[in-house]
Amino acid sequence: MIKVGIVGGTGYTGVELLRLLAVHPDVELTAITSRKEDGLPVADMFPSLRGRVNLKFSSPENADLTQCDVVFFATPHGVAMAQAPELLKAGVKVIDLAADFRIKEKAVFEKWYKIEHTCPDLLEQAAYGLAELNREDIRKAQLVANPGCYPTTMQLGFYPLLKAGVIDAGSLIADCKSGVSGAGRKAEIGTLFSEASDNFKAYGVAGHRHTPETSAQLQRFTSDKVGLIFTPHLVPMIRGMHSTLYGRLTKDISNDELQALFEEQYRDSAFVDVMPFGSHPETRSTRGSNMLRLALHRPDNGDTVIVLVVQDNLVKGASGQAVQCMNLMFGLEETTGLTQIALLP
Ligand SMILES: NC(=O)C1=CN([C@@H]2O[C@H](COP(=O)(O)OP(=O)(O)OC[C@H]3O[C@@H](n4cnc5c(N)ncnc54)[C@H](OP(=O)(O)O)[C@@H]3O)[C@@H](O)[C@H]2O)C=CC1
Ligand SMILES: CC(=O)N[C@@H](CCC(=O)OP(=O)(O)O)C(=O)O
Repeated sequence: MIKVGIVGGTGYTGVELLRLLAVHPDVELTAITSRKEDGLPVADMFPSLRGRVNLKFSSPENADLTQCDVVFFATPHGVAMAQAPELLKAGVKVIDLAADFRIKEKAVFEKWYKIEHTCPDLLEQAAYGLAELNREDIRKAQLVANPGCYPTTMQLGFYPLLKAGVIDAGSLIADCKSGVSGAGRKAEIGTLFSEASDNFKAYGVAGHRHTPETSAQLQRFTSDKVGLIFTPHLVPMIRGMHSTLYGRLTKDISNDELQALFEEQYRDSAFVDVMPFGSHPETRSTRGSNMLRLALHRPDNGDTVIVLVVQDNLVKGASGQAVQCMNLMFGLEETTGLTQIALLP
């Protein structure tokens, strides 16, 4: 059994990790931290886990994380980088759900996150945890940087088009919407019920930290300079993300050929569902599951290709993706413990 520790067990991605790992056949939950709930039984806070998780929260200082085989950091940016060096030295594998190891260039990370990076030497060794595009690196990694939720949809949606060289890499547009759980469980005015419900707005239009993360990753797959305009929006739902991606076609290509690019690319990816051309994927078709669904459109058969992408931000966009990485790092079947079907309605 793989002994698992979770730092940040009271947050939304933390409890999502608990939901998935409590029924994972190869995992023994060993330590779950919270600074505020030290000593409280986990199931007292989350009754959905009664009878499934019998651990208590412990403070990060008291949790002996070095006894774990793998530690997930479901914490704000900057927490993992403080503890990862010691854990890695002790032979523990680390999966960070925050951004500490996602961006390879220290200066770029510090510009966007306004935190000094205290272990830049680890940036090169960290594997970027998007299994569909980086499976072999993840298998070998001791440290994994789990992708951001928006970047997951943007990369999986644009990748086949960029790889085939059929769109202009310099004019990518991503119009993305997230449910409110994307902002985490911490108290903030913007996520109060009376602020976020019955309301709809864009944010981070002048610049969002997921733009450099996504651009840097997409740049690995094309020699043309990537230019990405990304606009996130907050929608009045709890879970779910919908990204509408626009690419300008530069090659003469039929709709069948476009569709084939995606079907071939994701043929062996259990968590990417390429829907029939012209479909309209819904966020609820992914709610609670690790599936990302996408569909292609081409208005008036013109030179714009649109990729619609949906996922559950807390599962494929965060904790499910992290478990997918854990499976690869421990030589398990990639889908182990992740075969849940989405909840309807
Ligand atoms: N929500 C989402 O959809 C996604 C989130 N992410 C990323 O995952 C990470 C976690 O997000 P989310 O679960 O939403 O956040 P939450 O705010 O819901 O939870 C944060 C957790 O971290 C703990 N924590 C906070 N500060 C510290 C600290 N200094 N040391 C140790 N523990 C700390 C908190 O518990 P306590 O205060 O009790 O210690 C809490 O359990 C973030 O980096 C986020 O950006 C990535 C993709 C999607
Ligand atoms: C709705 C909402 O606020 N979403 C978050 C993104 C969540 C996510 O992916 O987190 P990372 O910060 O780990 O990349 C945001 O825009 O900041």
